[in-house]
Amino acid sequence: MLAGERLPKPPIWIMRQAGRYLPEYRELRATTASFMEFCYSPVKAAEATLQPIRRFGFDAAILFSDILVVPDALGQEVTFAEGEGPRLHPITLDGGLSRLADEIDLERLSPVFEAIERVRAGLGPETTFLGFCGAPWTVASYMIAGKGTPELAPSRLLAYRDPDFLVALIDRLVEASIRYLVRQFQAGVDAVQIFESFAGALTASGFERWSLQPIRRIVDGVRAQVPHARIIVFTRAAGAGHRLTAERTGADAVALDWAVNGAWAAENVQALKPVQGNLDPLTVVAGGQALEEGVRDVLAAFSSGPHIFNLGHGIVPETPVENVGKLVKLVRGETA
Ligand SMILES: Cc1c2[nH]c(c1CCC(=O)O)Cc1[nH]c(c(CCC(=O)O)c1C)Cc1[nH]c(c(CCC(=O)O)c1C)Cc1[nH]c(c(C)c1CCC(=O)O)C2
Repeated sequence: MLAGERLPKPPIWIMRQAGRYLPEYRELRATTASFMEFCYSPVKAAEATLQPIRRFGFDAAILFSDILVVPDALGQEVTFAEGEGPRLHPITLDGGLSRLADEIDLERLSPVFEAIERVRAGLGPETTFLGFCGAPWTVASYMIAGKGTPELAPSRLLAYRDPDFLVALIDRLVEASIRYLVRQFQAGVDAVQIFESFAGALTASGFERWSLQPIRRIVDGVRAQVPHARIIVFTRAAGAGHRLTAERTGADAVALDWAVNGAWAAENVQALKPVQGNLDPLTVVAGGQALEEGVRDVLAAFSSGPHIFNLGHGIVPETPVENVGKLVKLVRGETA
């Protein structure tokens, strides 16, 4: 599929498919107090990766981990406050970049690679195995603000006030991401997705400089070592920028958020690269007619070219599990 052919039924997987909407995940998660510790537990991370495959038979498994293991392995410790999301000591304080290691500590991430090996061993050949990392702008935004912020004011301001600092931080993240993704391929993933969750916060020129160019460098850097590496790029909320993602990043496929107009995307993105997406995750919470219509519209919009079915962003924890089963059946044309 990532080679660009159209399949009779689109393959389907779901962003955040391993997560809190699944009772078996919540049960497993409850055995470890800290989220980062859970990410660094190979047996548990591998099990969380496989749970949604067993239950729904998705066409792809995505490694259970988090984009913030990269700052953690660069020496900026990451913790998760219960119900509040990630917390980091902002990188702009106390010594700035000198607090970061020059190179990512892949040794610290060895539990992640062990989880990959375990998943690989437990996954049938019919299921594609995806690794991932965050794109530099998104990861840098957490490193700068120290937490999630509504409009990314801290990193956007830094880009204006001290662009040299941001250049240096993004350079560090480009190199770290290349090494991290190459190691994921060596451990056994078939393809990777780069998550630029905060593409939508950038101006047009900011998008070029802080998102498209660093992603391009990662794609080229990974392919220099893994020539056939398949890479999906998700520049969330990029609007018309999705076309640039297809043109400029070197991605094999472009993931679309739910706000993208399907007809526009078919003509401007899918004509260039296979697309992935873009059902509104809340249709799966609502179920019923909203889900049926949503699936029908997404299938119709992308019926004339290569398409991987997915949501337009991660599945939300409140999603009824049975609606996910219905979604899979609807996409596969089985009676729900
Ligand atoms: C921005 C971002 C993060 N992490 C990620 C992104 C990019 C994708 C996106 O935009 O959603 C990526 C991610 N995070 C997680 C995965 C696992 C694989 C999958 O199933 O997709 C992936 C691919 C697990 C997770 N990562 C997190 C959870 C929930 C915590 C838990 O289960 O205890 C999971 C399952 C925690 C996390 N991790 C992050 C935040 C902001 C949070 C807190 C949000 C919340 O609590 O709902 C950072």
